[in-house]
Amino acid sequence: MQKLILIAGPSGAGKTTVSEYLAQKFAIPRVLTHTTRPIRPGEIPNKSYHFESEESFSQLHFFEHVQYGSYQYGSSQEALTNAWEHHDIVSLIVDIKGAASYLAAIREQVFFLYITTSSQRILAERLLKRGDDPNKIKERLSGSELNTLPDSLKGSAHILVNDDWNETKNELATIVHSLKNS
Ligand SMILES: Nc1ncnc2c1ncn2[C@@H]1O[C@H](COP(=O)(O)OP(=O)(O)OP(=O)(O)O)[C@@H](O)[C@H]1O
Ligand SMILES: Nc1nc2c(ncn2[C@@H]2O[C@H](COP(=O)(O)O)[C@@H](O)[C@H]2O)c(=O)[nH]1
Repeated sequence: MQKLILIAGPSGAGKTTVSEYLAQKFAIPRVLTHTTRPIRPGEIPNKSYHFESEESFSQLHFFEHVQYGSYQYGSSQEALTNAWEHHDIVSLIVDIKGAASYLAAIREQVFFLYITTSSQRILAERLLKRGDDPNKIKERLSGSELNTLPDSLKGSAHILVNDDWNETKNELATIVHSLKNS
């Protein structure tokens, strides 16, 4: 059965880092989503996201979409189906609302990987080091933007505490091995 590793978690927890590692080490590509937010230093159009204008975003058909501040994000069923034509296991980064939508629709195909750290201080330090604007960091690490795992999704999630990258790599190897053999 084709599988989707659905990755969610707070900003700075390492979702992008993990998805890039899955692609590079295990040939598990990430299904790209669309956003209207500005490109960050180091990001590459059509590799990090499909970057859209408000107008181009409004013309797309999404399986689910959300708004963060004044920016939109959305993912399509079509992109997932296309990715599954070439790879049995793929990954997708979404927020908690997006994760709930995918779990409701295709739960049996989803491995829900909730990535976090042992403290918010670690998140803030990583985002500062990444060069994020300190005011934006405050927004990202508060309220619904923090992407806390709600009780209703705790039973569906594999929680990965990404404090130590070597431990994370070992845990990912175990997860991928079990997905390939299930
Ligand atoms: N285990 C780790 N130890 C130290 N630094 C890490 C670790 N994992 C990721 N990082 C670093 O933390 C920063 C944030 O990681 P990343 O961009 O992957 O987070 P994210 O969850 O995708 O964040 P966002 O949702 O804001 O895009 C990056 O600079 C990354 O290199
Ligand atoms: N529900 C969805 N959430 C998405 C999608 N693409 C990204 N995201 C999530 O948005 C926030 C902010 O992302 P950032 O790149 O600006 O830091 C983060 O939680 C992502 O996981 C999507 O298509 N649908």
